[in-house]
Amino acid sequence: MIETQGLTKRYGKLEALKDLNLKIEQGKVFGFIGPNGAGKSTTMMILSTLLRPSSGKAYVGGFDVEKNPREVRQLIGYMPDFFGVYDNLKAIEYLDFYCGAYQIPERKRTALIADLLELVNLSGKADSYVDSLSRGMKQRLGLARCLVHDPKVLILDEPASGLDPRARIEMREILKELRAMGKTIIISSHILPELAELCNDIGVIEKGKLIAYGSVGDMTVGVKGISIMQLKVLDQAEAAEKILTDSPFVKRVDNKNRYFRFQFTGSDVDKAALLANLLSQGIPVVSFSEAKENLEDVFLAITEGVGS
Ligand SMILES: Nc1ncnc2c1ncn2[C@@H]1O[C@H](COP(=O)(O)OP(=O)(O)OP(=O)(O)O)[C@@H](O)[C@H]1O
Repeated sequence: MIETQGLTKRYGKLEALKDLNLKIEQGKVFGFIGPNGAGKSTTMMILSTLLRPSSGKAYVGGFDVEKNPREVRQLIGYMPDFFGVYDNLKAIEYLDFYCGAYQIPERKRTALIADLLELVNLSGKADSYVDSLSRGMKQRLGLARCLVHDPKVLILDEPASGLDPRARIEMREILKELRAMGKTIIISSHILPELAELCNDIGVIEKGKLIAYGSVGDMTVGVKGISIMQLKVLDQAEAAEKILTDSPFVKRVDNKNRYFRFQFTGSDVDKAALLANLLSQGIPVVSFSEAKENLEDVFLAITEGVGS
């Protein structure tokens, strides 16, 4: 449904996107992860026909974004990372404005707008002024706005940015509904663990280059032979931390109140040796086990040494 081939974008001397090759099949959710300035918005704007690539190709639904922008726009709903909401418009009027932009016949609009408001949990706010809505509500209204023409593909640039945890969960639940409706979704985020639940595949981009790409499962298994371990001790946390940081196989020790989480690069034999070392030095170990990696671990492991 979405494909890029050698996609490259230069802003003057800066290569914001370098030879990006992506393939996202119909009905799949693709998570685009990367630090600020990595090239996520640039990619999404090219796919949305708002920016021309310097070289390479991008296709949506088989249409070339440069040669057939009209067809592409019919297929996509694009939610930018920042968008304005007009003052002095009620939520319902705001959506009606976008229905007009997409030439939705007037007789269909009332039912459509009611459905969209329900989908994004804003039915009770239909007559509220847009600028009076909370940030989370505005984001959800922004999502409703890009659904007016029932696009098959959603391109969502950090739809959860700036939202509090509750608002993020609400946004995620709505995205799950859209996924269940069979939409193909490309979504960028800094909120890494939340993408794991939502996405089939993820791509990690840094400085314009795709540095990892595949299913969440594949990545967590294969990342540089790293596993994520957790250790809980009864006390002597400081001594335990020293043993961990002295080990050549241990990286990125995170210590929260006698509970450690760390990357481990050694084999099972090395793991057993580390546990034996902890015990032999009298550390009261409550538990020592492999943790289920989350996307954040994967992201940190993959981008190790790549970033600035
Ligand atoms: N119009 C522009 N002119 C010059 N440089 C630009 C322009 N737009 C983006 N850039 C640069 O291109 C690079 C990629 O930017 P982009 O916005 O695609 O990153 P991003 O991954 O979306 O970051 P963020 O998470 O901060 O939105 C950055 O170095 C950025 O400063």
